[in-house]
Amino acid sequence: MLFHVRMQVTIPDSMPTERADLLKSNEKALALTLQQSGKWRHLWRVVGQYANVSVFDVDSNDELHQLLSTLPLYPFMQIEVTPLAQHPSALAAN
Ligand SMILES: O=C(O)CC1=CCC(=O)O1
Repeated sequence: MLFHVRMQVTIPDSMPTERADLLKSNEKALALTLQQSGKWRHLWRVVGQYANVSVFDVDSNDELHQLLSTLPLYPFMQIEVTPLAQHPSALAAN
């Protein structure tokens, strides 16, 4: 199952830099692992925003929720999820 996911990150100004840097570095490590596993298919920066758009390939809504909610930056993200289906005019099945 494919899902388009938009994550908007808001780290409070009050958070110490070292804590923010650790969260970002842990987030990156997990994101790399999930990309290597094939579950996090695409990861794009939204130009001009501290936000990304991603495509996840997971087995269920529950798996996506579990995965997103364990991201280190999860408490500081606003997440919008859109389930995807094949488009009949798409050149190739994804
Ligand atoms: O910077 C972001 O958009 C949040 C994020 C998701 C994966 C990652 O490494 O950073």
